[in-house]
Amino acid sequence: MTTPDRNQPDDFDRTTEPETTDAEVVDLETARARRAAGTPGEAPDDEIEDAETVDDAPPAEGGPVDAAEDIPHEVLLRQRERRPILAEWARSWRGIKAAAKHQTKDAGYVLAYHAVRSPKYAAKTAMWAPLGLFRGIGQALRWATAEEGNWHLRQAAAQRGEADVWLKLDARRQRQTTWRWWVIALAAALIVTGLVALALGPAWWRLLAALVVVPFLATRGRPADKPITDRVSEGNRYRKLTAELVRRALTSVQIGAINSAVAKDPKAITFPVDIHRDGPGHLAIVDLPYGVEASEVVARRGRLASAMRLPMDQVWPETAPGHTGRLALWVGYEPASEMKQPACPLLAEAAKVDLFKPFAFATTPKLDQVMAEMMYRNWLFGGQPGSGKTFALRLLLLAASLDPRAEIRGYELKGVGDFAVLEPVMAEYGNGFDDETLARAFAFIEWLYEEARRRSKRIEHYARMGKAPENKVTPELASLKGSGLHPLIAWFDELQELMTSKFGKEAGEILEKVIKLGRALGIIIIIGTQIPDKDSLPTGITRNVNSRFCLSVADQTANDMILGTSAYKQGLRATVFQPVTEAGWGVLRGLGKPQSVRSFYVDTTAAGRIVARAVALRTAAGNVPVFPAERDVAPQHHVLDDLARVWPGDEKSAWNETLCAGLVELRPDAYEGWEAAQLTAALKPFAAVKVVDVGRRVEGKSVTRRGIRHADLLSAIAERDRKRSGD
Ligand SMILES: Nc1ncnc2c1ncn2[C@@H]1O[C@H](COP(=O)(O)OP(=O)(O)OP(=O)(O)O)[C@@H](O)[C@H]1O
Repeated sequence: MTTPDRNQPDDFDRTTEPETTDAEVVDLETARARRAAGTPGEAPDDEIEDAETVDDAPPAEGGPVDAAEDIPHEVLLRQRERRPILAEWARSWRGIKAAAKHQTKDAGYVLAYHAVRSPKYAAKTAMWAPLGLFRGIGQALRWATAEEGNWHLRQAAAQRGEADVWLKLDARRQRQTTWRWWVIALAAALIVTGLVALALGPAWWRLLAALVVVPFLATRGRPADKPITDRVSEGNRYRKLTAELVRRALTSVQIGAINSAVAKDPKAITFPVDIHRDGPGHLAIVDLPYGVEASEVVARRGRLASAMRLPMDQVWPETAPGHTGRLALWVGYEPASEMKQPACPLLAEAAKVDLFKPFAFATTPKLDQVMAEMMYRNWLFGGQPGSGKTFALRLLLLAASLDPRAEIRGYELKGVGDFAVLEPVMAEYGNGFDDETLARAFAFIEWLYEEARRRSKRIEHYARMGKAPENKVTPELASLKGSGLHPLIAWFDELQELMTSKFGKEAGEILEKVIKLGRALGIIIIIGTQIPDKDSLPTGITRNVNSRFCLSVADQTANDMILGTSAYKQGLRATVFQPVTEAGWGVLRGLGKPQSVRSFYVDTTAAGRIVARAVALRTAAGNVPVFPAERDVAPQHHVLDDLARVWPGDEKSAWNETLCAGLVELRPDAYEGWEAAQLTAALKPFAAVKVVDVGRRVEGKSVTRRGIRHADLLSAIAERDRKRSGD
């Protein structure tokens, strides 16, 4: 053997190379004694192991890796889940009511079902009852003769020629038959007495007896495969959740890891808590096989429903707290689409909202109320057309309208007027996707930024006075008249219209700043969008929103854009909802545990009623927003609006002269005889509009005249609107 040169560096791991040592003489007795003593820390001497020394006793099982005592007592106490004294369904009014309602509904249904078929049942009963009577008499007589069983035994004894056995059997039969005939006689006597009593008694006795006896006889007389009553259900509308059903469903969702784990160990799916009633349905908490995440099952809601033979909106898998492999599978008594959502609490006559406190916003599949909050929050609503995002967003505004302190301003950039019903309580409202509305929406965002700056100064002032201990708006400051720190709700529906317009980039940047700054200052930004890609909704905005409601979306990208990165992977999947049929359903994130909820449905008529109450509350508080005059009195007009109306096409600036011609054409009675100078004078009060020199090429020559810029005009309109609304 050549010895490697130790001075040469190399990668060879010398520790594994067996060293050549001189042979050592081992005293076997000593070595065995040493091993038996099991000196701790001493490695077994492998080299000296031979057939004699190998211990072939079965290996002893190791003790528990983590002795339970290693875990602190208080942690153990916290982990010990005590079973509730009362069943889940009996622990809340909601549960009791749901159980009672379910049972009553079922009973009512069964009753009605059979009532309709009662003539058929009566005919069947009349047919089978006489047969039952004869069959009954025959059975009684056969019983009295005590031949059943005995006859065959006697025959067998006769065939074997065992006369004494035959005689014994017959003697036994005779003994039995004697007392049985007595019983029959007694029963016959009782029946005759009964019949006489019935014949002599009042008619209702006979009726009652017939009602009891005839159906009884009919059941004795009917063939085994022909029941008198029809089956009420086919049994696949509601399946009581059983461990077997859950196991079968989970092994049918095509998750390889579940199937292979169950193939190896049928108990790989376990239930840490018994399956129990929970609201109008049953809840199974399931521990999936090792390594399978509950979110993988949540994503296969459709397959799960198919495996259970139930409509999809009856099956609600969710990730459960504890660990990632724990699934909470709730199966309703009926599909959510057939469960009547309770009326929105905001519709109640006395409903009032304090924006500093939670208010009812949605319901879970179990019809539990889910509360939402607005202060110190920004909201993002996303979903494809028909998912119900406009309605959900409007619901927040309706809630805000019931807090008279709240100032509501916003833009609906779709232009259909879904929010027009809120106009009486809004200080600013724009509707449309034309350039003018987009420009106003942009100017509004700029104003919001300024407002945030103003508010931060005010907060600083109040903080110095000790009135803003956390340097943010408090309920007291919000209520303090003149503090300028009341809740300001700024909303934008279909924001993608603005973000993809020429104002988009700048608007996105400013809005991001407002979102970051505004939370503590009482500025609440609410955004609704249909296309949540990064051009339509800058990531800077999505990142800074803390409350999200993702309604039906088409794909994972849209889902994660609204609910946040990895939401889809974590099992928060709004892709499972169908637009239109499941309108209003979505995943709510940011308010406690993320969950699937359905926003309360308030149609436009009902919304009108809420707004009327909001107006009354605001009138009492002296806080009704002041509206631009033209909204109150239709025929009134304003020179700024008229200028916007007659503005020549896409021109960035226009001569006064041209504009005057347009004005005269629009309203001859009001503008007849106007010249450039008159327009300049009329525009004086509006600081934002500056009359400047505007150059034009006319017939090849450059001509300069007095005129105004379009951008200035739009800013002046926005500024005026805000002033009018009493800001
Ligand atoms: N919570 C709800 N419960 C039941 N139905 C609802 C709910 N919300 C909305 N809907 C129904 O869904 C329809 C569509 O709602 P909505 O207009 O809010 O959708 P959208 O997502 O804004 O669609 P689009 O982008 O086309 O406007 C509504 O007309 C309404 O009938």
